[in-house]
Amino acid sequence: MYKAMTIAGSDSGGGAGIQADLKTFQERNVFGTSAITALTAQNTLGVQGVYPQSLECVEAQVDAVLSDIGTDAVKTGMLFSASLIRLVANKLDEYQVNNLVIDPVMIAKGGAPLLQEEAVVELRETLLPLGKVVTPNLPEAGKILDGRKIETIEEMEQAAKDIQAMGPEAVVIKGGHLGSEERSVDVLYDGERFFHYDSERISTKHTHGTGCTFSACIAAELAKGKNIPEAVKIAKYYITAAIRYSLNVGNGIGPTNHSAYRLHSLSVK
Ligand SMILES: Nc1ncnc2c1ncn2[C@@H]1O[C@H](COP(=O)(O)OP(=O)(O)O)[C@@H](O)[C@H]1O
Ligand SMILES: Cc1ncc(COP(=O)(O)OP(=O)(O)O)c(N)n1
Repeated sequence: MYKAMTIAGSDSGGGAGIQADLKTFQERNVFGTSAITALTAQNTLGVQGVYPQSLECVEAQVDAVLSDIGTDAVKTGMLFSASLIRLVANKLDEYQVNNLVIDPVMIAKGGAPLLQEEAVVELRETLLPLGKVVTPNLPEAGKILDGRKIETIEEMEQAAKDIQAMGPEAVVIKGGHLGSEERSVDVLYDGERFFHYDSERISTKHTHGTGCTFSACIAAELAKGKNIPEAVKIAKYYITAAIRYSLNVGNGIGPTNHSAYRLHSLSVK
């Protein structure tokens, strides 16, 4: 059984964070483990509270998992502070994790900050160079690039290239926040080539946890031995199905449907 670990925040509402990651790992047939960096009191209406865990607590979780079970890939999500980022980077280095997917989570859809402003420098300088794949959305890529505006596919390509130059092997800029009414395009740069992953833009408000689910799927596929362009291709199909059949639970922005790909017998074309 291949294994994947998520180091991220808990979403009590079940649509994003650790919960989305573990559901995705299960659906992609890898054994999922976790280390929780912060608890959030969260639902479809937004984030009501953020409770970061101590360095000691996060370190103990990572050590417990990696010293015994091990892993074929790690995905990081909400890391909240510069000190947690430093700790996680040290641990990934200590356990020589190769397949690291970094989702540089900064702000929840409702606007709640999930990363302290001053931690962006630590993210850029300490964590990004360790990544196999980094998956920023447009605002996150803009922040990593010191406030740059990214509004076109050409600007996404340049941003992917500039972030890749900071050290990770590859960068996928996610296009969920792009202005287009019709298509949702993600751009991968692997240091040599650009790949575009294009899907229809699904008209739904229930998109809570899209970024977490997408990056967790990439980690699961890398764990199984897929190369980066293949892993991103599968993740794009998986998230598109999850959004197409997203769930109207709660009174706000509902979660994606992690079982959609399997329940509707979809496959990668
Ligand atoms: N309405 C939509 N229709 C189809 N795909 C979407 C839609 N919204 C987001 N996506 C896809 O979901 C994935 C996550 O993107 P995005 O929503 O930008 O991330 P985040 O949740 O980090 O903001 C990407 O593959 C993106 O193209
Ligand atoms: C605990 C936690 N982690 C990450 C997020 C952000 O998830 P994302 O997939 O970007 O989804 P939205 O918040 O944009 O819906 C989160 N909300 N909570």
